[in-house]
Amino acid sequence: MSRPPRRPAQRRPQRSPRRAPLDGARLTAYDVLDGVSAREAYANLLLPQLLRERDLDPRDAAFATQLAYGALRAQGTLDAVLARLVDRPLADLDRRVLDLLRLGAYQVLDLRVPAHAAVATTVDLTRAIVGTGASGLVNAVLRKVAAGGDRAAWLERLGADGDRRLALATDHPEWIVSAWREALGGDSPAEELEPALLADDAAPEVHLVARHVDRAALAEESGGTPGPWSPYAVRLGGGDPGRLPSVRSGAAAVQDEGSQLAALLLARAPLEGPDARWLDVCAGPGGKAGLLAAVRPAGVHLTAADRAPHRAELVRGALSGEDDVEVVVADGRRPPWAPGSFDRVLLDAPCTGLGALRRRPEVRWRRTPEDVGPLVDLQTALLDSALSSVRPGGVVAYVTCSPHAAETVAVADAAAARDDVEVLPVAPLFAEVPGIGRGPYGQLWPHRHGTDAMFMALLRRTR
Ligand SMILES: C[S@@+](CC[C@H](N)C(=O)[O-])C[C@H]1O[C@@H](n2cnc3c(N)ncnc32)[C@H](O)[C@@H]1O
Repeated sequence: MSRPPRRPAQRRPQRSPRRAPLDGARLTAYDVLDGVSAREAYANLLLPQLLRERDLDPRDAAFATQLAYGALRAQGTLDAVLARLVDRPLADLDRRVLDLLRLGAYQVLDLRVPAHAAVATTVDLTRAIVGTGASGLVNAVLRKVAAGGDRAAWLERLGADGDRRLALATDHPEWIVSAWREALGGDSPAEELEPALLADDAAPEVHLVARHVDRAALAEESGGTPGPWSPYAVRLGGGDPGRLPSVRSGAAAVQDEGSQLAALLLARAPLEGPDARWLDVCAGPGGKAGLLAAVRPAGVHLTAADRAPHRAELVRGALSGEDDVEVVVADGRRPPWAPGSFDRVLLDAPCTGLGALRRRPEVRWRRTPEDVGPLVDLQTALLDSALSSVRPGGVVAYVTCSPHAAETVAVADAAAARDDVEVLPVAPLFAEVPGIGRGPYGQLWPHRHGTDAMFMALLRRTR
């Protein structure tokens, strides 16, 4: 008798043959949590790779995504609950057990998964991944989580108030809550902070940019709707943008509408005199450079630079097919070009990314307040150099995907204190975008604009 065909080798651990196979969605979500905690993987790269390899059906893929991203975002709240129920510091637990507890607790606290299913499936995973010994602990702790009710009930029990309550309710570390409060500023009602943080915790819509295709045609092709702010934006309700012919050909691309406005700020800035040489000094991977290339007037030469060779390579891809562009590997603080070489310069500076946390669920727990200082030093040096790279009368757009005051207003204010620099107000260039002004600068917000929290400043070199 011939043996039954072997199943293809799989990475997934095997349970006892008498048991039902492990739940593919939950195992995939666990593997994402494990990659993030064990290898500092990026969830937004690891999850799609696992979904491709494992060929989950669309429902399971959607559930795996919800579980992995949700549990990563909610880590602070989940750990606060678990810390009440485990008899030792969470840091002393086997890392895999802690990830499994987070996965189970997330289903109980935030999803409508019946408690018995959340507990039983997590115990099964624990037995397969860690061993029977650990499954007893996981069973006992998750039962207590379930007995305590949902997130709202647990927030009551944890008794937190002020920023701690907001942090637990919106899945942010407290230092980020403070940074957002400061950025929302005095002219915003205090009630705006919680909606802002909740919007930063929601999965973002996919936005497309119509670079070399008519926007209405792109909306029809994609089934999306025109974005409210950028004349090039289409907002998608769902579907895989990578399958769209316009995206495959490079005529359109995925790009947050806020990033589109940041590129348009440079293109719209009022300028007297020659206007033929544009520079994107931190261009990788090329999203804004791609839009600048598409919207520049005829005769404008675009230089796109990045310090990292592999990022510059991505820019080359984004600009393939464009005439009159040049991609260089260069450190913007010590550039190879002569001072005063450009008429317009975009500096989309490296930053904490606190305005784009929606896209990278684990990043909020990786970043620390200590990251800010070195980034501010880098941003300051890059902006100083960008201002030297424009001719007298030329303009620099300083942009970050963060609203943190230190890397936005403070960096722009310090540059504006130079006696050869003046600030150009941003809001008049975006009259159609309400609530964009942050003093003379611009600030987009997820809860106001449905975009990442991009900061924009426009500076002119006067002499
Ligand atoms: C926020 S990203 C730019 C995103 C890009 N503008 C876009 O829209 O796709 C910042 C980039 O700055 C680059 N970078 C960091 N330090 C740099 C430096 N000293 N000089 C030039 N580029 C730098 C990073 O490699 C990264 O690609």
